[in-house]
Amino acid sequence: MSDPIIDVRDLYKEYPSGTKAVNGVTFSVKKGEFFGFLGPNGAGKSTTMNMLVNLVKKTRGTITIDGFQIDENPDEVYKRVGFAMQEVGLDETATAREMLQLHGRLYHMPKREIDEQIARLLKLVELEKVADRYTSTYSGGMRRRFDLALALMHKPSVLFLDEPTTGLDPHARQLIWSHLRELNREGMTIFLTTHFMDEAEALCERICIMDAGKIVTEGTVPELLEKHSAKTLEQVFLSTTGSNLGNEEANLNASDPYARNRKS
Ligand SMILES: Nc1ncnc2c1ncn2[C@@H]1O[C@H](COP(=O)(O)OP(=O)(O)OP(=O)(O)O)[C@@H](O)[C@H]1O
Repeated sequence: MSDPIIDVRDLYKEYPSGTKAVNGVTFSVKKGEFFGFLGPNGAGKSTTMNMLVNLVKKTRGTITIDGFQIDENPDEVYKRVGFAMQEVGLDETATAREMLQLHGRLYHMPKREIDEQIARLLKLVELEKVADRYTSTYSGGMRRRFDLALALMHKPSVLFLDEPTTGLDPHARQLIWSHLRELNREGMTIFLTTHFMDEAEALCERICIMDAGKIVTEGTVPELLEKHSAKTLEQVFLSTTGSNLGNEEANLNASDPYARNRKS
């Protein structure tokens, strides 16, 4: 593959609970590509993504972002990646502008650049009028747009998004889609997980499907339809995944020592 910006080789994650969430995953993403990462609940998508941005420590394998290995040059990787993940808590007692300023300072951006970038991002995600309100007062759609602005603050070259439109109404979803298309047109590599097949089809140039910690298929939508003799992406998804159904609860119990007691 020419110019991979994300290169993942033989990646594994076993949580201390014993759950083997990722079991030998290898893939690459090209510079400027809009890449979709699909899979059923518990497939290991978030775990993989969290390892790619160093929020979760890998058990083994190699992760290279823009030529830098995550173990050897974590700071170079941090500079290049922006992410909006599930369950990343917002500070409820700060305004959007304050949080963007803090993020810029953490990345050692000069004050002038911080101010310019904040103005640009607030316009992009259409939050200019509410920038000085506490983010705790935001609706779900405003919050997702703010998450996106925060992820973009330090001008990353790769953007990781974990289910960015879950829980949004169709207007808010369209708004996020158009922002993402715009960013991708400007050259940003986007790595996205979603449970919406229409979203994957509408946005992603290439799609990788994961099931039970492994990659089960990958390709462009037309390639996937042909490879799996399917008419829709949903058919491809249903025919390639589901091997782990029923194991989710067992894994949850393994990772939550109280679950067993609650049940008994
Ligand atoms: N912190 C953790 N400790 C222990 N097990 C975990 C932890 N996080 C996730 N798991 C388990 O790892 C497996 C993969 O979970 P992960 O969240 O990566 O899947 P996913 O594909 O992102 O699912 P979803 O689509 O529901 O978000 C699941 O069995 C899950 O219960």
